[in-house]
Amino acid sequence: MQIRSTTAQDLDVFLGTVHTAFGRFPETPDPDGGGLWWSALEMDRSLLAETEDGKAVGTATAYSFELTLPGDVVVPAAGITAVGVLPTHRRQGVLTEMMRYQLGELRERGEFLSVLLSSEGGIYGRFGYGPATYTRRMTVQRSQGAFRTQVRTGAIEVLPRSEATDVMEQVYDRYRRTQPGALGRPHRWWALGAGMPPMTPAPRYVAVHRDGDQPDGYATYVLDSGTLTIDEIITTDDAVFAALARFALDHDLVTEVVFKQVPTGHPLHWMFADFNAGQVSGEMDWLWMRLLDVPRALTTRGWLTDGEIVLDVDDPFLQERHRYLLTVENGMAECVETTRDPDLELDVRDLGSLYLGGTAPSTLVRAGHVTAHGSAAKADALFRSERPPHCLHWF
Ligand SMILES: CC(=O)SCCNC(=O)CCNC(=O)[C@H](O)C(C)(C)COP(=O)(O)OP(=O)(O)OC[C@H]1O[C@@H](n2cnc3c(N)ncnc32)[C@H](O)[C@@H]1OP(=O)(O)O
Repeated sequence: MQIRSTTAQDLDVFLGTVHTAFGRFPETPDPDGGGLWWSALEMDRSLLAETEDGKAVGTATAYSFELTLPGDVVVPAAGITAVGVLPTHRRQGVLTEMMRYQLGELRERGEFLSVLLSSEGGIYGRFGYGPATYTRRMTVQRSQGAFRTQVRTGAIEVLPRSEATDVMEQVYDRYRRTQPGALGRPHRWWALGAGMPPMTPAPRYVAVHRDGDQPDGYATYVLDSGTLTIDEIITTDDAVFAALARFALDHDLVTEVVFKQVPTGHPLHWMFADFNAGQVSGEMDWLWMRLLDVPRALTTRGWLTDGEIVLDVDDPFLQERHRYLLTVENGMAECVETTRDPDLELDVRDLGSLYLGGTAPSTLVRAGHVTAHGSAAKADALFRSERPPHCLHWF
């Protein structure tokens, strides 16, 4: 078996192989915004695994994304997807070889972070990826949806999805630059209707909130049999979030509102007069992180608290182990190799989970994955981000 990079000429073989591996997904982007990942494929960043006689049996690709780190730092990140192996060739190490090839290639390109959405939670930890952003659903019965929060509403206009793309792109771009864990949605993805919810073809509406002429938030939603389901509310302003949530909850002919993607710790829960009005379900991982260059990753993100910590980082898949002294002063970090005793010993997959600040080191210590020498409280304070990381991009 051999792994090789592809060119534009391999597109048909690539798509044929990936369709057979997944056994689902429609062929074309949905004009209502459903969107498909391969409508935006970068064929020079894709891989094929082939048998000795040249039959393609595996695929993987990477998108060139921008990712926001704590401290409003926007960096390039490789978005890994379309990872598939034909059902006839599974559990023979094809994925393992593709992952080895891909991580090597990303490093050769000078990339230091890669991210993915995992189809199943058991696949990617062994390759050094850890879940780093999380999301959950919140369901509110309209009869219980009174707010304690005072709502200051600007003007809200409802547009069909097809007429709202420019406004959404503008609002989303402002939002994602200050939201740790958010990915940029490149312009051509908007043009293709790719990368954002929904995955179903039901008609979508967009409620656009404006302060004067300036759009400062939107909610995309679908109404079906008394349930108003919100795919995403995008804004940088919590007051605008409250206004758009209120707009949904004040809808006639609606008995319940489902907020499909609410980050952990989001103030929505606290906006209701009755804390139990927001019923939470479906808590799950979203973005998985892989650090390809630990010192560069650690010195690039922003830090809220000064301090120093020694991390002993094991990378079993790439057979590397390094001990780093991380020193943070005025929000900037330095990271150098050290022989000092470690404060934390951890696998690179767990460092991926801590990296955006969505999981406290002490949680992984308590789960038995990370070893702390002394209290993990210092590490908790250090890794914290200004708000929980969240990602809404689908790829
Ligand atoms: C980012 C994304 O694109 S997510 C999409 C992933 N793709 C899919 O879900 C499509 C359907 N599934 C597939 O195509 C394949 O089953 C893949 C890609 C998940 C795995 O490919 P394979 O070539 O079978 O994996 P490979 O043989 O290298 O397995 C490596 C190890 O991972 C384990 N593994 C593989 N798939 C899974 C899984 N779904 N769940 C748990 N463990 C798994 C194997 O058991 C093996 O473990 P071992 O090293 O202890 O023996």
